[in-house]
Amino acid sequence: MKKQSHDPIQKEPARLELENIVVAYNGHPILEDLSFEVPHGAQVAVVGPNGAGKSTLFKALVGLLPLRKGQIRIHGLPLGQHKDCVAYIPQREEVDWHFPVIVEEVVMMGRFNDYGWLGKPGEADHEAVSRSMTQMGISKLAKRSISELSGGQQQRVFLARALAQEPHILLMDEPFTGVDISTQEVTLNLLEDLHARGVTVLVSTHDLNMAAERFERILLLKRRLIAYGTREQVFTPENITAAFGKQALILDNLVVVDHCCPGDEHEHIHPEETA
Ligand SMILES: Nc1ncnc2c1ncn2[C@@H]1O[C@H](COP(=O)(O)OP(=O)(O)OP(=O)(O)O)[C@@H](O)[C@H]1O
Repeated sequence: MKKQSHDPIQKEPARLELENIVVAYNGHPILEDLSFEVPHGAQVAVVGPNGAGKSTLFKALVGLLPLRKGQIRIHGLPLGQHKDCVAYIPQREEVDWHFPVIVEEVVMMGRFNDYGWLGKPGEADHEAVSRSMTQMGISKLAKRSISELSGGQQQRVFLARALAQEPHILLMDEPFTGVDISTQEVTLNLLEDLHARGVTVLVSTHDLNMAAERFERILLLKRRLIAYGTREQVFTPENITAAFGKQALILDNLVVVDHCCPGDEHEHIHPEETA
């Protein structure tokens, strides 16, 4: 796998800033006192054990969950003033795939902020939709119902929807889970393309190996921030143990993380890559 350079634009002003945010469900804090900054155009892998709050973080970043405390700023402005520039691809299981809608309609949803409730999609909207479907290789599926598609095709539809939005920040919640290898490759290629275009990207993943190899920054989360930085800074035995506890075993040259969930695969990181 191709390695990306570390922090190519570290010195530029931060575009996404979280300051001491607290997010709660039913009064119980899930994310506590979380602060970090992502510079414009950086790509961050968000990792952590099941229930660490990765999805909760993404939902807070698009305003789907209120902040109990703290602040999120995008382009230096409070969340809400720039909501349309953040695209969010939820986890597969959060989507109702039986909803009666065809592919091009889903992709057009990415343009909603441009034409609004009472408006009608214009030429620019149709062009953006067509371009995004072409880039994701799903043009031939345009009139198909999303319920008829394979998991990989459905994922491409959601990627196309996010592209059609022309976001400044893209949040992808576990895009590598439950899809075929070719869709994983399409997703990785898209990440490179977005990197070249300066789009800031946060991707949650359970694949620590991929996070270490493909992302310039890693954010290790367990309700609180355990570590944030390069893979060398983040994937230390101390941090791995703090995040995964007894689920993390150090065997010879491998760190093995067992998520203890049916279907989850063990992940391996070579400590010599992280020392
Ligand atoms: N709608 C909800 N109501 C109440 N609690 C919730 C809700 N959604 C999530 N939680 C709880 O919040 C915590 C964090 O969940 P979240 O889905 O953000 O974690 P995650 O890191 O994305 O987990 P996973 O890796 O398993 O997807 C979990 O304890 C979860 O049970």
